[in-house]
Amino acid sequence: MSSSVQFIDGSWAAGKGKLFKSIDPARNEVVWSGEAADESQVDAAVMAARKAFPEWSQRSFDERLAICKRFSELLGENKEALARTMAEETGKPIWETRTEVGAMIGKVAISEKAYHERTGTVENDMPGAKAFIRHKPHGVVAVYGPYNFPGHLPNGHIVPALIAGNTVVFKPSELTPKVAEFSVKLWEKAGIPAGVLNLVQGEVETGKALSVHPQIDGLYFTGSSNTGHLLHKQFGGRPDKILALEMGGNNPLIVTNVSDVDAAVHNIVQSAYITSGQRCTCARRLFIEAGEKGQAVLDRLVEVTKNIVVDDYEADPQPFMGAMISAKAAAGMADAQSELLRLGGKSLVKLTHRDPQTGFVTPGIVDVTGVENIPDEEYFGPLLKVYRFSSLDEAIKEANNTRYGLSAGILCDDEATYRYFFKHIRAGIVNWNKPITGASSAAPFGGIGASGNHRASAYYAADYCSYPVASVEASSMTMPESLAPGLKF
Ligand SMILES: NC(=O)C1=CN([C@@H]2O[C@H](COP(=O)(O)OP(=O)(O)OC[C@H]3O[C@@H](n4cnc5c(N)ncnc54)[C@H](O)[C@@H]3O)[C@@H](O)[C@H]2O)C=CC1
Ligand SMILES: O=C(O)CCC(=O)N[C@@H](CCC(=O)O)C(=O)O
Repeated sequence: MSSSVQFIDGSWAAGKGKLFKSIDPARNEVVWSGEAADESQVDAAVMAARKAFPEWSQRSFDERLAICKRFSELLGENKEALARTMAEETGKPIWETRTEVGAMIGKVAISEKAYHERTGTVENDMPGAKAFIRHKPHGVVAVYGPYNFPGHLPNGHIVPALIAGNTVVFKPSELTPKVAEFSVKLWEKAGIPAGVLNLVQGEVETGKALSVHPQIDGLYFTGSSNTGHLLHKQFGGRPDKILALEMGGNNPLIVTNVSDVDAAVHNIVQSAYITSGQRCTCARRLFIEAGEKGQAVLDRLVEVTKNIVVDDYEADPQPFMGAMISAKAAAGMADAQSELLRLGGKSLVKLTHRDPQTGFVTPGIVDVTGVENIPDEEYFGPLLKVYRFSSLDEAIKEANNTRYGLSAGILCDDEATYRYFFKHIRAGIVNWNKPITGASSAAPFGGIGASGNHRASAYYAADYCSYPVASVEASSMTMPESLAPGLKF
């Protein structure tokens, strides 16, 4: 029997498209299956959102916020069950998925603050009138989520969009439909009115049907750079629609002149291997100074990396890394490593795909110093490339030698070195002596180059969820003291 996995106009319905499944990548078990939304259902979802928009956008801010707050409370009440669902669908350890639910809970209060600060009402006096800046929602927006944070990242678009008065059609990653269904059921419980939030599940065909729908006013996307670029082309010549793209990175981390080697190595590990390297902010390129000091950091990194525990999401004690999202993604990382070695890289720690049926890989390090033609690609997993450098300028030049520009960092004792780095590095997130992952929801989150389209998310998501309206208002009209030339009254 088909299960009801699409949420359209306040009702659950079975998909009319092709069957797809979600597989637990740690245990190779099917954890969810359902039929995709076909074109007619995507259309029904968009039209339901269109129909719901006038009433939802006319509600007071407080009424909309109350539903979001109730959703946040329900997340708290269902924290363990949701964290477990995230773990089984993504392979991430439970300790980590608990933090993801925590970030979802925190999103509502942050979005409330951001709404007022970024898009609140401003009133200025002017002679005989008042000038106002206010904001209005765009209308119907499509939200696309990635698999690595199946709850938190779509939530980072959905909550600010709803708070601002938009209605939403949510297309989650086809690799994490169960988390999406769980989250939307909590919204339903929180009292979201019919049509205000719709869920269309499915693979690429469903995504395409939604992105080309003429009745969407905007699209908020978090996912791969390839898909983001396709969408950008598709939206070319459509200035009437708002497109926010959060994409990947090939992020650099520089290490120079550090006295606390263990602290530096800890920062590197947190930057490169958290979430099994499946964060868009993960360090992909590590620049370490040539010579003894750099060698000490590298030796310790190799030692610590070899001891990183990779295990099942429920293992006790908990591992640092769980399985990657799929056996296919894990095999892709092993292929990426082979390619780097073929080009001339030297393996310092071998990334190993332990079992072709699961997503478990151990973290790897390849020294690519002096190797030509390293692809400027985001390898979305726990594989770190090392470059040895002899001057900071050389390291910064190579760090900037990427089409991406999401996150970047430097580990160094000296503040002047950091200031110099900050001035010359090109990225949307630039950190000093801290991991380059774990970006705050209370700050803008986005990159330049191929990492985004200048529509930062997180705290600045409010900006793309509404448009500004400038008004000059006077309660009565008077004739001016002097008339413009050529006017006779
Ligand atoms: N900058 C950021 O904020 C973040 C970026 N990412 C990036 O996301 C990627 C991993 O996520 P994935 O799920 O693999 O991304 P993806 O691009 O494969 O998929 C994202 C969504 O787009 C849909 N989609 C795919 N092709 C489409 C098309 N032609 N038309 C319309 N929709 C389409 C998918 O079904 C899915 O819902 C990584 O590259 C990572 O760097 C992940 C998290 C955060
Ligand atoms: O969106 C937010 O609220 C903050 C940004 C965030 O959570 N970033 C995470 C996830 C990055 C990714 O999506 O892969 C991070 O920087 O670790």
